[in-house]
Amino acid sequence: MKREAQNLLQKVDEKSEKCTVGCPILDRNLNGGIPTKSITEVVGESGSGKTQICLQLVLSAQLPPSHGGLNGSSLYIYTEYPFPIRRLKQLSLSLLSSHPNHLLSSSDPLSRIILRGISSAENFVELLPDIELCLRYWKSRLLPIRVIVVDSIAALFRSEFGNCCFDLKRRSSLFFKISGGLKLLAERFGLVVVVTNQVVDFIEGNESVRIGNFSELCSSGRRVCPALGISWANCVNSRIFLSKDQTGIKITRFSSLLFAPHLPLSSSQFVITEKGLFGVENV
Ligand SMILES: Nc1ncnc2c1ncn2[C@@H]1O[C@H](COP(=O)(O)OP(=O)(O)OP(=O)(O)O)[C@@H](O)[C@H]1O
Repeated sequence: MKREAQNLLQKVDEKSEKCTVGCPILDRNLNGGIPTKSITEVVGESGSGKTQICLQLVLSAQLPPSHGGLNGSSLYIYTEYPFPIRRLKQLSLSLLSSHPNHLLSSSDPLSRIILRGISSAENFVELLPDIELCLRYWKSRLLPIRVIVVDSIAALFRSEFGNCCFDLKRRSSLFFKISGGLKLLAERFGLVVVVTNQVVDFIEGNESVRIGNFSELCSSGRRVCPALGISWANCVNSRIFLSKDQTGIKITRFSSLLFAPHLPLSSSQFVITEKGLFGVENV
């Protein structure tokens, strides 16, 4: 019975459209890439590579489906300033050189990425109707928007919410408005939606925050857990954890799929270079 259910999920997954993250090894952990019509969270400590993976995704989305892309433009919502525009330009040059014949010729990949900064969770909720209009009417060189990135969701909830009952309720209500709005758009427009999240130190005895198959999460020698707690965890469909460990100047990085409705847990080592973020085989 369990096997039949698993087979069914696998069949549903095989049919769903995916977008490459620009690396075959990381795509393999995701069974082909990040799925459309759902919310995928990328969580990790500062400097773990969350923004790099998002930048690479919005560039790879412009590739044709034959090369793992969605032939799509993207909307990149950033909440921490300044936006890393120089790094995006550097990665776009790398994409142009690795796929000279697979992108729309004579046009800049950056022209197919809409950047929008926001400063509060309320601001984001107010923006949702405008995002829907943008998805309906914005076309750049005939590429519709197929990816929305929110980098980072945690930054919107960092300071102004306390631990009193009123604030916790307001926070959960905003989580559901944001994730509900994004899920609706993801379904309606066949979008990949990726949100980034930060980690906080794990507090002993706080076992209820554990979600997913890993018994514990570690990064830079610390035991950590995703920020925003269990109510936010229930708002996302899949969660990818990025971790790092530094010995001298050597940084070892891992990407782990913590949970997804259709996939088993998996892990890969990766590196970040000038050219982008790439998985490393058999280390
Ligand atoms: N051109 C480059 N060459 C090599 N490594 C780079 C380059 N640009 C960025 N990196 C690496 O990527 C890391 C930053 O990754 P990223 O900005 O994705 O972190 P993040 O997880 O989004 O952090 P934060 O939560 O602080 O935003 C840097 O610490 C650096 O190690």
